[in-house]
Amino acid sequence: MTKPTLTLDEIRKNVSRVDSELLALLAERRQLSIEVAKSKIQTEKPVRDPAREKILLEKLVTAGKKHELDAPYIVSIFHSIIEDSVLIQQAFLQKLANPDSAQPIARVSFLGPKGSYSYLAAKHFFSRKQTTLAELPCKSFKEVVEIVENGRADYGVLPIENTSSGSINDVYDQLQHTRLSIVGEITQPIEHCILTAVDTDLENIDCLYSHPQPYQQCSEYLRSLGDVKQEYCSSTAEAMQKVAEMKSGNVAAIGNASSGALYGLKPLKANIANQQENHTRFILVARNPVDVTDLIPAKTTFIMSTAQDAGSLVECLLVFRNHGINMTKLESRPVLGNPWEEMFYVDVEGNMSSEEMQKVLEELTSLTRYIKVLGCYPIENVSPTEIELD
Ligand SMILES: O=C(O)C(=O)C[C@]1(C(=O)O)C=C[C@@H](O)C=C1
Repeated sequence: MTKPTLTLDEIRKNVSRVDSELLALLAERRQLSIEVAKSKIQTEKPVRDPAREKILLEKLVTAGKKHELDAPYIVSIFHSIIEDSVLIQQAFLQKLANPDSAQPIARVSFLGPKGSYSYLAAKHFFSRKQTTLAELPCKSFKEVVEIVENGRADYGVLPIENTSSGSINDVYDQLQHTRLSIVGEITQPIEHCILTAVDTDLENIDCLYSHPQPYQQCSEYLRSLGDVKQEYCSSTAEAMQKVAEMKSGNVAAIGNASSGALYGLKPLKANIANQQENHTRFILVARNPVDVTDLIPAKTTFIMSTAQDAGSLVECLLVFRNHGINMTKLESRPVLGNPWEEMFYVDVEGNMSSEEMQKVLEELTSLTRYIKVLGCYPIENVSPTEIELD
């Protein structure tokens, strides 16, 4: 057997040295991304340049081979690095475009308590924005909205749709009646686990605590557990808090493992969602709308109600098609107090300040009974540029 020339401690010191060199290089690359963004303001070039990304990835894969680093490894690392570069540039450009909303501290309301998925989404959203969060956990989506409306919070974070359980109706209904604008979105991976306060076995669990959404999203696994009681809580974090207080081997919470750690809970079973790819899209609301620089992709959300005549919704949707605007979401919700009347929520890829979108709004105004722009905000989803690997 070959004996290492260094002790484990010495080898680990070397590993740590290489890691800190990697960190310094990542920080240097981030700084270069900001320089790129500055140059793009001058040249008016869009942040995203897929042709450049393709060349860069192909060169890195070839160079990686010389170091015996395999292509999928290189590609996955550089997809993350490029995603970071794009999001850092977007954050930088948005700060310049909206100097009034660039505060060092942001008071953010979310469905609490601390550790909820909304809390994780808030942290994730502000992570690249050089903003410290003043956390304002709330008891309901209504309260999240209200405290932004009355000025006690600068932003509210609200889950809007999940890849397994679909739209979050309560949030859509809040949006119908608020004067707030949507100023951002973030997609958060949802990784549900069964979490307990003490070491125990799954067979001992006779009562679960969680928010209604995770029960829906994990329904198949939960059915396999048989006769286990399900208690409803206002959030996954409240469920975790309760289970932590009970310190019993017979109860468990469903929620995220890193949030569970905040409450001293340990995962007993991971990956329990019906779909492996379980993501929730969150929106950020604020009292004032934001401007989105045309160097980055933007999304606009409308609400509208149409006349109740045959084909009136189709007429509206044709407006988007005729202007080459891609619709990414269409949702309908009943109008409270007006039975059988529907309010349509439409997300499209497009910047409200563009001439095309202004024409769209004008045409829709003439076709609808009511229309309001809920917000225009940057798309933060950076789809990876794929290259052919041989
Ligand atoms: O070179 C650019 O134009 C950049 O914006 C930098 C960068 C990168 O990080 O390498 C990021 C985004 C672009 O799509 C291409 C490359």
